Amino acid sequence: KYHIDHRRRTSKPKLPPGPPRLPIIGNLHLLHRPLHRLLSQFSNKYGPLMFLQLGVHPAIVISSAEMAKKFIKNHDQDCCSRPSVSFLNKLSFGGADIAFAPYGEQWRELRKICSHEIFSLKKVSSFRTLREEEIEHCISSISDLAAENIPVNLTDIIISLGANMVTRIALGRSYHNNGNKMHEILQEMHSISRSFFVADFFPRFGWIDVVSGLDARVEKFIKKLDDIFEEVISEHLDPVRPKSEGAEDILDTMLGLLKDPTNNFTMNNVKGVLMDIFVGGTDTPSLILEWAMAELIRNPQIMKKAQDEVRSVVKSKGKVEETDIQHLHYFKMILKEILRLYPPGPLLIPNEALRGFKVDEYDIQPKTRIIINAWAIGREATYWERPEEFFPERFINNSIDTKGQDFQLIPFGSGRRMCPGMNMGMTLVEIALANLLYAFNWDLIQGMSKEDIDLEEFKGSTLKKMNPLILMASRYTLMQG
Ligand code: HEM
Repeated sequence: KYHIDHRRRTSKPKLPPGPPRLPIIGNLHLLHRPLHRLLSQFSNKYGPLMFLQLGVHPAIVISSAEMAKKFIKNHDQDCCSRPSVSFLNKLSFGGADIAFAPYGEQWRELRKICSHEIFSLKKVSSFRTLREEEIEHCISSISDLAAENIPVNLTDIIISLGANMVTRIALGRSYHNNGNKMHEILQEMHSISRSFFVADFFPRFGWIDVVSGLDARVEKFIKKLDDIFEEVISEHLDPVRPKSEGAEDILDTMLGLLKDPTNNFTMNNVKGVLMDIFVGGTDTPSLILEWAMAELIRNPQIMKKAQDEVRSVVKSKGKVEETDIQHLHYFKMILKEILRLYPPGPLLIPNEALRGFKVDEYDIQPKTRIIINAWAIGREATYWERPEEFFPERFINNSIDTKGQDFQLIPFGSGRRMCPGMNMGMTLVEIALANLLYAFNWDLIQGMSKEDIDLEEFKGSTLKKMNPLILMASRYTLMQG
């Protein structure tokens, strides 16, 4: 034992290559948004396993499928924790959630219960009627605009769909009835998470966050979030409240878990998981839908092929139903292609190494932050021919899937921390997109050409289109077809 300790103290770890570092700040000065693009450029120079020093924290960036596989297949257990980040600690009600909690017995138990009770296929299908209602609402708003020949702000419609849906499945009521409170909360959350917290990189200088007012802003935000959660929880606990018709909402399910003495579910878990569902589930489906419609309008022959497929399967039924989706093979390739080019979380949620280990000849030290660039991996020329091109046909006779087994396509991550909401999110995306394609013919606003539909990205941590997508819709009837 003495011998090992001695070696640890004296031998210098071999770090992966990375850009030159400055004293104290390391590489922080090099970073700017969008980070996934910047880190991808760096990794072209320094390789698919790259070292960065972020203030006091060592970090590595993984930018190839092969390297992601080495980590996740061989070392998932060594690096499946999450780093402690001051804002996220508060947002997760002290690590009582799934997404930001450190790895350990508590997290394992919570994830297991939630996978069974909240994210299961049974639960996802229990929300089918809610999805149908929300999509019908969308289709009828678009139909009204189409009838008047008014341009459709698809971005707005898609964002409301995502927000309504998540509020209804989580809380049993719709977004609009909730006075847009949750929308404001999420906007503020995104804005705070773009701030630079000195304490996270230089713990000794944490007082700067106090002086700058950032800490107070966070406290105010957390109080507001907690007040909303307290309000909806007490409404749900009210014995005279009529239960939601049909599917039991997620909050009711979690309050039920609180009563079960065989698990250690706490009220903070209820709030933490609610927060995860709002943060993880509100924007992600909308982002995918928006990019999909943007690419389809830029590629009319692909749009036509997809519409022909949907319409030939659904025929004159009037709307696409969830059971129809399994027959839409080309349509599914389109969605894979969108997830390859536009993973909503281009850098997966960072992990943290629980212990030291070796990959190739490099030492990964305990507490190293592990950043996987899913966006760069989806565009890696080794695996993807003409990677920048939107070409769904690449998935013909190709079994690559997004389920975390094929490391060249990991928009939902992989391994122990992989997204548990994949089915919940993609069921909505599929049924919404299929109905948009079935119900309308889509066109550019008069005077615009398809090149005017830009693919510019908003400089945030999620992959969001910078400019709204505004199109003309005309109602499709079978007579036309
Ligand atoms: C459909 C679009 C979605 C995408 C692309 C997506 C993507 C992701 C990604 C990349 C991660 C990190 C995985 C990793 O660290 O390896 C993640 C984690 C997570 N997602 Fe999703 N997500 C989606 C939808 C949802 C929905 C609808 C929910 C909830 C209803 C959700 C809840 C979560 C949670 C709780 C985690 C944390 C898992 C953990 O740390 O163990 N996601 N998601």
